[in-house]
Amino acid sequence: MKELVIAPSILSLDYANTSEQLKELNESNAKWMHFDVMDGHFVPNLTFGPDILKGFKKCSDLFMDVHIMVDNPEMISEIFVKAGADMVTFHLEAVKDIEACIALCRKIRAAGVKAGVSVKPKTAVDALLPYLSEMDLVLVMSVEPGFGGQSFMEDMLDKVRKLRKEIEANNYDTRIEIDGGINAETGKLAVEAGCDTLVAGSYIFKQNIKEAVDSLLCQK
Ligand SMILES: O=C(CO)[C@@H](O)[C@H](O)COP(=O)(O)O
Repeated sequence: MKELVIAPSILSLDYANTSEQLKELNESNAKWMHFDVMDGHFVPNLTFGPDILKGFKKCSDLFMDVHIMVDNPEMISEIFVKAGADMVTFHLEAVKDIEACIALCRKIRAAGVKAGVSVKPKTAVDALLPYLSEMDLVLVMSVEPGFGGQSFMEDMLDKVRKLRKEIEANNYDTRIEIDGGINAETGKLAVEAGCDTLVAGSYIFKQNIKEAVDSLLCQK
């Protein structure tokens, strides 16, 4: 399994104290920053545009893990590729079919950016299994996407186990990320099930950021 990576979700950052929180984040052992893009249609919330990503990139060297929760991922992925995303993860539910999903992964990769595919809690991962070599990451949502601070859905770990089995059997390079309700306890369960990338929002930004990140990193 790959090295465990923690991706703090800046959806939960305290925007009244942005520079202090960013400084703490940069000094922590987190290697990625999880940047949630929401369009008010695919999910019932609105968040950040490309200029905000450009701003964060000026204040941090963290790997920019951009998760687009939008209806038109073909168009929006291009905008975030241009804005400097290191990874763009879009939703399987937002593309027409698996062929369109693979085509978009190829387009993102051709631009020199890593490509991820995410599934909502009610979507199975089975359709992705034959195509995992086309993806740098699969993101299993362990809450309904849209808001931070929800409770972890433990039954999502079956999807993680299925993905891990397929990745190991074929020696794929694909990461498994989980997002929603992650804390020290649920993070441990997720790593045991086969995740190598943990997104956490409220758990990290509601306490000392470095200590919270370190507590997630000792899950092995
Ligand atoms: O994408 C989302 C929510 O849709 C997440 O990235 C949240 O930001 C995670 O927040 P917590 O559940 O960790 O508070």
